[in-house]
Amino acid sequence: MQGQYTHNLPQIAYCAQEVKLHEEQAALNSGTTLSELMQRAGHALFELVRNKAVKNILIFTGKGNNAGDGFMLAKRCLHAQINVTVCALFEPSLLKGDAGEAYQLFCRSGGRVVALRSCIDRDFDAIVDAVFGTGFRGELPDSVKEAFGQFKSSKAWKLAVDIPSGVNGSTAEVAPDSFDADTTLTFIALKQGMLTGSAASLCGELLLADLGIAQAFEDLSHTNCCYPGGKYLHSLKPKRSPDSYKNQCGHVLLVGGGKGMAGAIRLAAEACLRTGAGLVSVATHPDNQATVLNGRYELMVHGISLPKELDTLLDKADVVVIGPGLGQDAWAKKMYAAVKNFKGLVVCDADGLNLLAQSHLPWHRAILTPHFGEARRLLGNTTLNMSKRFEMAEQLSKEYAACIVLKGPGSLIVDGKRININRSGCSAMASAGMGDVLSGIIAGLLAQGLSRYEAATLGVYIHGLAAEQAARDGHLGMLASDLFDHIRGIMG
Ligand SMILES: NC(=O)C1=CN([C@@H]2O[C@H](COP(=O)(O)OP(=O)(O)OC[C@H]3O[C@@H](n4cnc5c(N)ncnc54)[C@H](O)[C@@H]3O)[C@@H](O)[C@H]2O)[C@@H](O)CC1
Ligand SMILES: [K+]
Repeated sequence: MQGQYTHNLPQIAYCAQEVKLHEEQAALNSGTTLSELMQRAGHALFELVRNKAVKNILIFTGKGNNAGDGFMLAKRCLHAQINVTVCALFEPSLLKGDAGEAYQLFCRSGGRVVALRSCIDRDFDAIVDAVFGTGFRGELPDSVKEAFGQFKSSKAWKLAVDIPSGVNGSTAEVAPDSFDADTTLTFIALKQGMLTGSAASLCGELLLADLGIAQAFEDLSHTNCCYPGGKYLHSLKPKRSPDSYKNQCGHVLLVGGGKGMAGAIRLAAEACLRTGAGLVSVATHPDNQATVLNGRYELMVHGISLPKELDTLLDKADVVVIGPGLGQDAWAKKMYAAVKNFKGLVVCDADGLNLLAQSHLPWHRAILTPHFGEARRLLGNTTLNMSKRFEMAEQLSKEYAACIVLKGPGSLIVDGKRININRSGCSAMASAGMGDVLSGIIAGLLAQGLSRYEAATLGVYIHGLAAEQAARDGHLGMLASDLFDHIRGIMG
C-alpha cells in the first residue's frame, strides 16, 4: 500500500541497477510518476519516524534523489512539529529534478539547512542517512566520512534511507566508514547487495516500502536471486512417517579426521545424526576410531588405513561428506581420491576443498561449502575481495558444475544461475567447528531425499537459526556442539 512499510519482506531480490532501470516505467505502468514516488518514500519514512516517537531528528542529505527522500521526510517532520535539523553534506541548491523540487518544498515550509559544525555536540534521538542510495559507487567522500564519524558513538536511533550510504546495492561491496544503521527502510524492492556479508549487518533491521508499484516492477524486472522466508524453508523439512525404517532415511558416510584431528569429523557426524539421517558412518584415521565413537554410540566408526577399505563403505552410502579434519597428507590424498570416484552426492568441505583446488576439476553431484579463503583458492585467484561475493559464487558454480554454499554472514547458495541468499547465516560462524556442523547437516538432509539446492538452503537456515538460538545466552564462548540440541528442536 502507498506510503506504508512492512517487516514482511518479499522472497526475491534484485540488483540495484535493475531497480533504477525499471522504476520509471513501473511508476508509469502503475499510473504514477517518479515525483509521486518520492513523496510516497517521504511519507513511509515519516510514518516510521512517527511510530518511533522521534522528537529531535538530524537528517544528512547528499547530492541525488536519496537526498530528495530526505527533504520530503524533513518537510513532513516540520509540519508535524518534530524538531528537525537538516545537515546538507553537498550544496542543496545544486540538486536537480525531483530532489531539487523536494528541497524547494522543504525551504517553502520554512526549513533551513545547516553545516556539520553546528550539529556537533547536540543531542538527537534519531539520525537519518539520506546521503547516497542506489546511485552510489566506490568510496565515500571525506566530508561524508567525517559527518558519520562525528555521530558514530551516538546512542541515537540510526535510520538509512533506501540503503546505508557506502553500501553497493548490487555487489554488497562496503566502503570504509559506511553508515551503520539500526534500521534501513528500502524502497520498491529488496536489493541483493543489502542482504549478505557486512552490508547486511550495516542495514540493521530491514523494512520495505514498495511505494505502490511492486507488481508493475516485478512484471518488468528479471532476477535470479531469491531470499527465502522461514515458512518456505520449514516446509522443506523431511517428513517422517511413523512406520519408517532407518534404512529408508538415508545412509551418510563421513570421511575425514586425519591423524590427531578427530574433532571436526565427530562434529560433522553428530550434526548429521541430528537432522534425522537413518544411518551415519564415519571413516577416519585408525588412531581416531575410539575418540570419534566415544559417547556417541549411534555412529558407526571405522578406522581406515587403505583406500580399498573405504570402497566397501562407499558402496553402502547414499551421501558422502569429505573434508572435516582430513588434512592434506598422503592418507588424506588417498581418501580423497577414493571419494572422487563415488557416484552419489557429496558434500565437500575444509581440506576436501583444498585438495579439490589442487586438481581444479569439475565435480558434478557435489555441494562445495567454501568460506571466503577456500573460495579464492578454488578459483585460483588470491586477489579477489569480499566485494566480489556474488561473482565468486556464480563462477565457482560454473567452473565446478557444483552447488556452492559460500559461507559467511548471509551465506550465498548458488546452483547454476539460481542465487539464494540465506538470511540466517550468522556471525556465530566465526566459532571453531561451525563449518563442520554445517556440512553434516547438509549431508543429513540430502540423504533424506532433498535436492542439492534444497538441502543447501535448508541446511544453512537450520545452522544459522541454531547458532542464533545457542548464542542468545552470550555469544562469546559458544561451542559448535551447543548447536546440537537446537538442531533437534528445529527439525521437530
Ligand atoms: N524519483 C526517483 O527517482 C526516486 C528515487 N528514489 C531515491 O533515489 C535514490 C537514487 O537516486 P540517485 O540515482 O539520484 O542516486 P543517489 O541519491 O544515490 O546519488 C547519486 C549521486 O551521487 C553521486 N555519487 C555516487 N557515488 C559517489 C561517490 N562515491 N562519491 C561522490 N559522489 C558519488 C553520483 O554521481 C550522483 O550524483 C534511491 O536510492 C532512492 O532513495 C526514491 O525516492 C524513489 C523514487
Ligand atoms: K542512504
